Amino acid sequence: MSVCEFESLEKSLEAHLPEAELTEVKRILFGQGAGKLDLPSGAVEAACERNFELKGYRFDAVQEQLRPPRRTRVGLIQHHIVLPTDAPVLEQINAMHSRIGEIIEVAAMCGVNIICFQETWTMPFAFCTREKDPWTQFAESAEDGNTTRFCQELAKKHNMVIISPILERDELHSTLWNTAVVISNSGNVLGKSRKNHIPRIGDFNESTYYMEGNTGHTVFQTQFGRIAVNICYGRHHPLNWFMYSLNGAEIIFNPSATVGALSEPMWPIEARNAAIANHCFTCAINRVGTGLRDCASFSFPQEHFKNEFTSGDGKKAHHDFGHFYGSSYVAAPDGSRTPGLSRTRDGLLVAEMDLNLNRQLSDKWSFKMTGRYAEYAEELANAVRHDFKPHVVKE
Ligand SMILES: NC(=O)NCCC(=O)O
Repeated sequence: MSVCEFESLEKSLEAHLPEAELTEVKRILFGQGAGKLDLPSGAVEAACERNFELKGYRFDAVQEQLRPPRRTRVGLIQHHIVLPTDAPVLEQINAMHSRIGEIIEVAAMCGVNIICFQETWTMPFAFCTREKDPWTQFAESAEDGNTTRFCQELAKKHNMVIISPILERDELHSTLWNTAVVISNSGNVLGKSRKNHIPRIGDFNESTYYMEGNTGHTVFQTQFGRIAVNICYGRHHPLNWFMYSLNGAEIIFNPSATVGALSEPMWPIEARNAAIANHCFTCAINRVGTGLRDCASFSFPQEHFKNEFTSGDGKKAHHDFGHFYGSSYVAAPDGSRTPGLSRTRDGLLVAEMDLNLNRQLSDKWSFKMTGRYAEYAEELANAVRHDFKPHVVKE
């Protein structure tokens, strides 16, 4: 079986484990928090017609005496590119808009309040090529670009907060960024969060295109909760999650683009651990698609690039990035998580969460009280100095 034929860990367990064992395995693997959320039959039918997976889960909290529940519904969308990578740029962007438009309609039927798309969702993940043209032509203004205007209409129409991660062009400063635009359910642009850790690994040659973001660890107050966006590679940095949490984030989204050979064993752990460590919800979203030749039977165009590129590892030049394995999921502060979406199909994951769970877990485990932040701050301030000497005692 090739990497792109294996649909999901969960499906495989369900197919092969006896019922009683499956329950135990799921309890240990996923925790007990995420129950099934019933979704309207119209939404289920539409998802089927439009050829994407639709899954619903809910995270409940204990009913408190002094606070009513604070339930909110988030939607995570993972998808393929729609046209081949050599189609005209505007056609590729417009095709992606149409695809998202039809998925978001279903999200609206499911009562989603906040939706997040995958990293640089309007384009192929072409940074592997190191070619500037035509890829930089996909860059748009975060404030009033084509894609932001498209999302503003959707946000108003569906009364939904939209997180739209794009390749941003800042005309004023002649710079490009990897940016998540946060659009309020009023349709106004609430702000933006720029990717603040740029990978230096494998074919992720993003440093050729843009720099580390300069928007700090902004948290956005929305009608449905305080949210933050930690884009892709930032998920490997526990302090990055922590800073968003210090600023009060209740849900941290992690729109990503990552491939199986590199990160798949880390994927289920990192965002989940961040939810536990920071007493908040986290939402990890990864694209699907591949340029691998043995997966060519897929019905969607794949992330295949006309010009060959090398990975700087002495191996043969190639035309593809590898397999983007989807598997988007939501994790809760009690360590539980939803199963992942498929590794191969477009999908919408809907998760209802009671945000009261964050404070309940904080009161239970007290990580924010037991963390020795003043000491860490002092030691860190020391450790980043050029004359720092590690404190190691030797015999
Ligand atoms: N998009 C991106 O930053 N990918 C880097 C690889 C990874 O973090 O898994």
